[in-house]
This record gives sequence, structure tokens and C-alpha cells, in this order.
Amino acid sequence: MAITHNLGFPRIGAKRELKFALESYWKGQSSLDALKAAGAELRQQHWTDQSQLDWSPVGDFAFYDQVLDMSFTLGNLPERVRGLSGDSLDNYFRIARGRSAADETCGGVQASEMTKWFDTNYHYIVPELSKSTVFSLDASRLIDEFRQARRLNVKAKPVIIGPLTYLWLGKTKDNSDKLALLPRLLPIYVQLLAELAICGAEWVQIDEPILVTELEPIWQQAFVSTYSTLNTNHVKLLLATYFGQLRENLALACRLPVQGLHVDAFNARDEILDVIRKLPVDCVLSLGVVNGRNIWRANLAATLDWLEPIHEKLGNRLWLAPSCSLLHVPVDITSEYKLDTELRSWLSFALQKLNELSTLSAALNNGRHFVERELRDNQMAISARKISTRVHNPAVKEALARINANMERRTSPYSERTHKQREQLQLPPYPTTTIGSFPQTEEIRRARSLFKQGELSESSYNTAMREQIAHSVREQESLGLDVLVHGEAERNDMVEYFGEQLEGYAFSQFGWVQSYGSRCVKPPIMFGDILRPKPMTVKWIQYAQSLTHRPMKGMLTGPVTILNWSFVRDDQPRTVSCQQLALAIREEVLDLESAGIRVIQIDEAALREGLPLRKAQWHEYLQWAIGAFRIAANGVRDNTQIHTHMCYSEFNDIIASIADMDADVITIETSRSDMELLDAFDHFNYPNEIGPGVYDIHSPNIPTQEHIIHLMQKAAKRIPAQRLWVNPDCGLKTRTWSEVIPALRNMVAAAHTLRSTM
Ligand SMILES: CN1c2c(nc(N)[nH]c2=O)NC[C@@H]1CNc1ccc(C(=O)N[C@@H](CCC(=O)N[C@@H](CCC(=O)N[C@@H](CCC(=O)O)C(=O)O)C(=O)O)C(=O)O)cc1
Ligand SMILES: N[C@@H](CCS)C(=O)O
Ligand SMILES: [Zn+2]
Repeated sequence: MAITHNLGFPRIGAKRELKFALESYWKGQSSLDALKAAGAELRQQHWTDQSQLDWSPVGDFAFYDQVLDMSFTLGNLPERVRGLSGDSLDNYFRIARGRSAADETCGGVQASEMTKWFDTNYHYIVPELSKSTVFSLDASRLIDEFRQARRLNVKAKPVIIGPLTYLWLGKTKDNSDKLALLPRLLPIYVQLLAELAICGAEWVQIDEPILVTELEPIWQQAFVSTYSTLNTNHVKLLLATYFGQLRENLALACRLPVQGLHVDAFNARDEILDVIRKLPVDCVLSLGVVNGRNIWRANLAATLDWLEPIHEKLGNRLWLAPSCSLLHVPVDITSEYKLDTELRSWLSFALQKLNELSTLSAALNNGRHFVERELRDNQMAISARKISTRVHNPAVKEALARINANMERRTSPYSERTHKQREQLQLPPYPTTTIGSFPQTEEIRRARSLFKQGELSESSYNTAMREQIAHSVREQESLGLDVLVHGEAERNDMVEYFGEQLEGYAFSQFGWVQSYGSRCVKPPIMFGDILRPKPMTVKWIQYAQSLTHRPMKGMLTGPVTILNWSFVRDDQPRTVSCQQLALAIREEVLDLESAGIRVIQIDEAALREGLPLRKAQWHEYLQWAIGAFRIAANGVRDNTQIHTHMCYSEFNDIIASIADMDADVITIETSRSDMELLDAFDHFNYPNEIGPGVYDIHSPNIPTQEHIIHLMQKAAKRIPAQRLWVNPDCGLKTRTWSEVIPALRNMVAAAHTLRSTM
């Protein structure tokens, strides 16, 4: 009997119920009890949704983030929030979101750092560690949720983050050795497992995804000692790895003293026979056979061809699951009634992936004839997609074949271009600018929502958006910014917006995926060859430019970021998809230039997060990713200034590739690291211009002029002042105008002071 289970379910809710409950509580419009009740209701719904499985996850629900939940379970809270008033959930939100000094209950509290979860577009709250960190168990959340599941007769499998992955994800400010904390951490895990056992847990899923990364020997050794300590017979442990191949960690993972091992059989299928050979004969093997990271329907017949002999060999020891938690896919394709039926038949969201698992297990346990109809249906959809003319466009393939090295090169080097650009733009030293978006107010979103529902005409919507653009231009002029932006009011999202306008892309109505906290994205679905039927941004930027004499930045998302934040094709290499996107963006860049736009920003916020988890594969990725950016950006004349922007980045290890992009200006996130990230640019002698972000846009706190000057002076010690720009860390779409105006006022004033001291 093959057993089915799930590693984690999307917690935001099919209609983003959690988002609305959270935001209502944060705005003071509903009570904590109401929020907790909404959480309980969602958990119940999600267990109902998974009721066909043999085991369902518990503890995968989080009000903000599962890593922050684990920090609470382990009693690892930053000192600055200890002893503050209110419910522990309030403290949890303080760490996640920070609190401005105006908050009467606690004064200002700085949020913890947030960074991306492995190579996904999900962001977690980074555990803060130091050599004096102590841990203490608070199992209450897990136990309460486990009891809730048991009351509902759910066969519940608690899910926790393993101790080594937890430490690996954490950051030490004092540069101390994180592994030195292990002896203090392990007793807490032992206690936690014991408490879960007392409550009746039979299996606990313990996630150690770092096993798919290159680990130093000391971390590999720590796995052996850690799992010997955790192997206490309290509960059975299912060690879960995902997001890639185990490679050199395969033998290690197979010999750890656990009762079950989950491996990503979608991305590491060719390793599975080796895993079976190496795994002890009494150990459960959970195969992640359905891709938890993408939305294509699984090829069930092909999967069964491969699985049947394995099932014959393993029998009851074989478990089936998605490759990873389903956190990274939307909930239900059947809600997408606006997608045509053909396209819909190619897709599988979380609920459909669970159905696929059930069909696979039924076929293994009872024979394929038992699920004949499901298998036939599946085969028809798979075959139709393979030969569909909607997928393949000969014109795009021809354009791809015409790509040549010249398309990637600017006419002159930066040292020559810069003079032409300075002459054309006439900017002061320390020019000020912003990253692109201004607040996406409720008014803007409501207008778009009404437009999409057909309750607002296209011309009224366009007028409303133009008014917003005009408003943001007026504000920027009165603040005295030097290079203006149109504010991106018309964009739902910096990637989805482009997906909506490109042929070869489909977009969903409810395909929300959590990005962080209550914030979600709806990744567009790349299903066919990419073509730009008409200009996508030109009329908005032209309109914005018509309102001001100052330079208006054209604002685009780059090919690598569009690719990395989309659901991409699985029937051609990512490189090919990326080149198709690059050609589309290149056409847009050239159209903006022809329309008289002198500065064009091409955001590559996700360039770094697309890096493979293993360093050995970085070079290959960077080669094609940077190549795609260069195709998109470098067709312009010397006097057109190309900007790029990146956030959530560490630059040391990819600085040569960043320089190779050859953007005239790069704006980056640096303020949270006190400009230390600039060291990479300094050591490398980065030749072009840089705008190191001077304030953290994720926080409502208003930066002072003094603080900005202090940061820029630090920057000027590393980069010559003539090549520095002054700007925030990232776009301002999540902030309010009441936060943006004083912050930018201080930023502009700081730039004036800096100029006067040159
Ligand atoms: C820079 N970041 C981005 C990432 N990935 C992207 N694809 N895009 C990014 O910008 N990854 C890394 C970071 C993550 N950061 C963020 C920041 C902010 C958000 C965010 O604010 N998301 C919004 C949803 C945005 C959106 O698509 N909005 C739509 C739909 C609005 C809507 O829900 N309308 C309601 C009605 C509302 C009303 O007032 O009546 C409806 O239609 O029902 C739009 O603007 O049209 C969020 O709210 O979560 C995400 C990632
Ligand atoms: N231009 C985008 C970049 C975000 S990374 C914005 O300002 O929101
Ligand atoms: Zn950004």
C-alpha cells in the first residue's frame, strides 16, 4: 500500500481570507479573537481539503511565517521585544513588521530581517542568533493545532523545521559560530518531540532542505550527531528534503537514524534508485512525485511507469507526496472560470495536485484500471498541450535564431556614455530619484478591481490612473526630486502586469501565492512562445513625461525577474523562455527611447534569487541571465541612461556579473546593512553609477536627514561621490503617502546638504 501525505498546504486561503483577517486586525478593525478564529477556520478548511490523504500536515499554518513560528516554539525572540505588553501574537507581529515609535504600547521596535526562502519567491523572517542565544520550549502553538486536528479526526503529522536548517537560516550579528548553539538547541527539540508524542503524534515531519545545498563538512557531520540525539523513540521522524538533488549529501541523508526520508523525486528523479539502494530496509521512503513549485498537470502515466517497479520493491514503505510544501502554488484551478477550458485542463493547483497523488496511489494500490477514467483524462490533456499551436509560434523561434552578440553590446563603454548622458540630463551631484512605485492606495486598487469586474469603463479607469500619475508627478516636483517616476499606479504587480500584456502568457484571477506575511502575488503563467503584440508601458510614461520638464524614468521589469516570478514552461529550457522575454523587453525599451524617454530603468529584483541553490551551477545561470538582461537593455543609444534595480541582495559573490550587465546606474538595497553591502562594489572597483538605498521601505519608520547623510557619507568612502545617487531601498507601493512624503523630504534635504559640502 502506497501511503499519501502532504508536506504543507497554502495557508493564505483560496480567497486570501488570512490576508484580509490579518490586515483588518492590524488596522484595529477587528479583535485578536476574531483573527485567531479566522486562523482556526482556515486550518479546518485546509484539513478538509486534504482529507483524501493518509496523513495531513499540522503546524504548516502560520499567521505570518513558519520560520518565525519556529523561533517562537524555540523561545528565540530578539531581546528588544521581550517583556513587551500584549498577547504573544502581538509580539510576533512586532518582530515580523516592526512598530513605529508612535506606537504607545511599545515605542519603536525594529522588525527582524526578511529574506527569501531558498530559491523561491517566499520570504521568511530571519532568526536572530548570537553566542549568548538561549532557547526555551514553547510548544503551545503546535500542540493546540495538533489537538484541533485530532478533534476533527484528522490524521495529523506535525511539521517542524529541523535544527540544522533553523540555524543555517539564522544570522549572527556578532559573527559567532552558529553551530556552536547546537548543544543548547537540541535538548529543546528532544523535549518538543517528547511533548508531541505525549499528545499522540505518531509521525513528525522534520524539514531539512539544506541537504540539497553544498554543505561544509562540519555541517554534514552535525547531521549525524543531531539525528542520533533526536532519535529517542518518542515519535517516528520523517526527515524532509526538497527543492533539488541531494548529490554529495545523498549517502548522508540515507544513513541518518530516522524512520522516514522524503526526497524531491521531481527534481532529483535520477537519484531515487540510489536512495533506495542506500536506505535501511525498514525506513519509509517518501517520494515527492508531483511538482510543488509549478502549476502544470503531472503526467500520471509516465509517473506510474516509473513508480510501479519502485512500489513493487518498497510496498508499504513507499509514501507519495508533492515534491515540497504546496505553499508555493495557488489553491484551486477550478475557480479560474475566466481561463479557457483547454488551458485550464493543462493546469494543476494545490487541490488538483492532491487529486493527482490520490490517483497515483490508487493506481499503485489497486491497479491502473481502478482509475482508468482519471488516467485517460490526464493523458488527453498532456497530449493536447504537447502539440498545441497556442504553444509554438514560428515567428518567435525565428526572432530567437537571429539573436547575435552585437545586440548585447552598447555602442560605447560607460566611460564615454556617461559624458553624453550628463550633458543631456544636466543633473546635480548626488541626484535623487525613487525606485518606481508610489503607494498603491485603496482608491487605486478599488478602481482596478471595478474595471476588471466591468463596473468601470476602460476610459474611466485610464482617467483615474492618469490622475494618480499626475498626483505623483506633482508630489515629486514639489519634493524637488531630480529624476521622476510615474509611480506604477496602473500596475497590479511588476511581473503580472507584463504577463497580462504578452502573448504566450495566461493570468489567473485567484492564483494567489504568499510572498511574505499578508502580501501575495499572482504569478502569471507562461505557457507558450512570448510575443509583445504592442507597446506595454509607453503611453503611461509618455503621459507622465508630458507633465514635467524633469527627466521621467521609463519603468520596466527585466526578463530574468519576469521569468523567476512567473510559473514557467516545463517543456523548454528556462534559457529559451528568458531569451524570448528579453526580446519582448528590448522592443519596449526601444519604443520608450523613440518616444523621447531619456532614462529607462529595467528592474532585475529577482536576478539573485534565481541563482541555483548549488554554487557549482551559478556560472551557467549567470551567463544566460546576464546575457538576457543585456539583450533587453543594450540596444539603446549612448545618451539614453539605463538603470537597473535589485533588492534583497548580497552582492559579493556575483559582483562581476552585476558589472557585466553594464547598466549605467544600479539602485540597490543597502540601508539595512549600514552600507556594508557596498564593500563588494568598492573591492571590485565597480565602474558605473550606484544608488545605495538610504532607507528601508519595508518599515513605516521615517528616516531622518542626519541618518541619510550618515549613510551616504559612508557610501562616499567606498564609491566616488560623482558616481553616487540618492534613493530609497525599493519601491514605495506598500507605504502610505503620509509616510512617503516626510521620508522623501528628508532624503532630498540630505542630498542638498551633501551637495553643499562637496
Ligand atoms: C518586490 N516584490 C515582488 C515579488 N514578486 C512579485 N511578483 N512582485 C513584487 O513586487 N517578490 C519580492 C517582493 C515581494 N514584495 C511584495 C510587495 C507587495 C506585494 C503586494 O502588495 N501584493 C498585493 C497584491 C498586488 C496585486 O496584484 N493587486 C491587484 C489586486 C488587488 C486586489 O486584491 N483587489 C481586490 C479588491 C481591493 C479593493 O480595494 O476593493 C479584489 O480584486 O478583490 C491589483 O492591484 O489590481 C497584496 O495585496 O498582497 C506583493 C509582494
Ligand atoms: N519598480 C519596482 C521595483 C520593485 S523591486 C517598484 O518600485 O515597486
Ligand atoms: Zn525592489
